[in-house]
Amino acid sequence: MLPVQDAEAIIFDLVRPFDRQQDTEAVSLLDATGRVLATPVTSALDFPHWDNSAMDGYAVRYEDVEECSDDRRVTLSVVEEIPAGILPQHSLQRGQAARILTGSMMPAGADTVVMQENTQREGDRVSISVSPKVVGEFVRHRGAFYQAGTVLMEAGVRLQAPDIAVLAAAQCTQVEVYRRPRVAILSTGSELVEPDRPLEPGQIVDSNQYALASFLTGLGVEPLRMGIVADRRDALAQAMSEAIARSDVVLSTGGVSVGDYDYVEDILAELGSEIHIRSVAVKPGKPLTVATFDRDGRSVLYFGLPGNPVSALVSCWRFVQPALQKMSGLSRGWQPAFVEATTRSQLRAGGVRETYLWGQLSPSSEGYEFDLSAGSHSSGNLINLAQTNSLAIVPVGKKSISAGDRVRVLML
Ligand SMILES: Nc1nc2c(c(=O)[nH]1)N[C@H]1C(S)=C(S)[C@@H](COP(=O)(O)OP(=O)(O)OC[C@H]3O[C@@H](n4cnc5c(N)ncnc54)[C@H](O)[C@@H]3O)O[C@H]1N2
Ligand code: MOO
Ligand SMILES: [Mg+2]
Repeated sequence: MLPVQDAEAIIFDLVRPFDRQQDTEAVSLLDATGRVLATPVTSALDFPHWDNSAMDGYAVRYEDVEECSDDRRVTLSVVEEIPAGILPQHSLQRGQAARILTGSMMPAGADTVVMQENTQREGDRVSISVSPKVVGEFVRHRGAFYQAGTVLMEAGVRLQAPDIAVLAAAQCTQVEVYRRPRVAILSTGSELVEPDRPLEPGQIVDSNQYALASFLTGLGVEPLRMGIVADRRDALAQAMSEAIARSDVVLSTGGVSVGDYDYVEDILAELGSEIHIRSVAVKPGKPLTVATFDRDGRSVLYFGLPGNPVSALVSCWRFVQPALQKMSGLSRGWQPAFVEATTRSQLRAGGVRETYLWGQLSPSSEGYEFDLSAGSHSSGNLINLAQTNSLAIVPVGKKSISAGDRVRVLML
């Protein structure tokens, strides 16, 4: 049994991140949410594009209003009104002001804006009662936020609403993103049936197919669902080689322990894979098989996940998720996210394997607190996994963490 840290290091090292040239596609900006940018974006536009006003008020020459106050008001003549979207027509001379609105272009000759609240309008004149604090007050200067020609957005970032907004402002309506990983999922087990079929004695529903499909969808990956494969060598070999041929990553569940019908590892060897991991000192999830294939210069990563429903999902969260994130081209933030929390429940473990206990993490006055899901923490008990958002970790060598103590938690 490999320690979790060693297994993680091996897996992350096996991942080949997507290639910046070959593994990309152009998508419309509106379809780019959640995708990873593959090419840095540079804009030909400065931000702001031109000097503009940050307030509704009056554009002035600082020298005119430098020394005014409530009892020494300065009166300027208003030579122009500048709504947003209009090019100013006048160049301000001494003693002149222009009515300006938030976002409107600054007129030539003006260098400062006085907010409306510090002015009094009388016909085509305006009197100013408060001096601006500095030259340029309430002016958003051209290029102050971004200079044209420099990198606006680096490659390797996942695009979310703020990024999409920035790219839209830069008139970048198509973006080059990494393609999505092709991930095949298959469930091994002669006892499995689809959820819409009546159950005969001894049969169970293939919940893993749904768990994995949902897990992948949540990561923005559309799974290639290969369905249920019976525990027969020929059928399994056929399904596994088809999955390998069609994907970057294969996730199978079941058939990786020491039982009479646990064929996955044997077949991986027969199909010519290199097996890197056979079992990990983790609970749940001990019989994890990790292998790689080289197919015409293409590398395929195979995860033979344990069949127990909780073991399969915990292995996904702990190992598969960061592997897929790394593969997808993310330059940072692909690693698992751990936080320290105070546990509100006692946490028990065997002390031999690093133990992951499922429950809910929530913000508290001291940071985070963890509540253990009630009921059995057997890897065969799928029921109390519902609403899990985190896994508390009891390290090897420890058999208990008391309520009120600190615990390391994996956020999902
Ligand atoms: N003698 C030993 N037996 C077992 C060991 C061991 O070390 N020595 N390890 C146990 C551990 S830990 C796990 S985890 C399981 C892993 O078993 P497999 O990966 O071989 O999975 P199966 O035998 O095919 O199934 C196990 C269990 O999970 C249910 N299952 C399988 N597939 C699905 C599915 N798609 N949806 C829902 N449930 C599924 C299956 O019916 C079994 O109950 O091995 C232990 N045994
Ligand atoms: O590793 Mo198994 O996942 O303990 O049930
Ligand atoms: Mg088995």
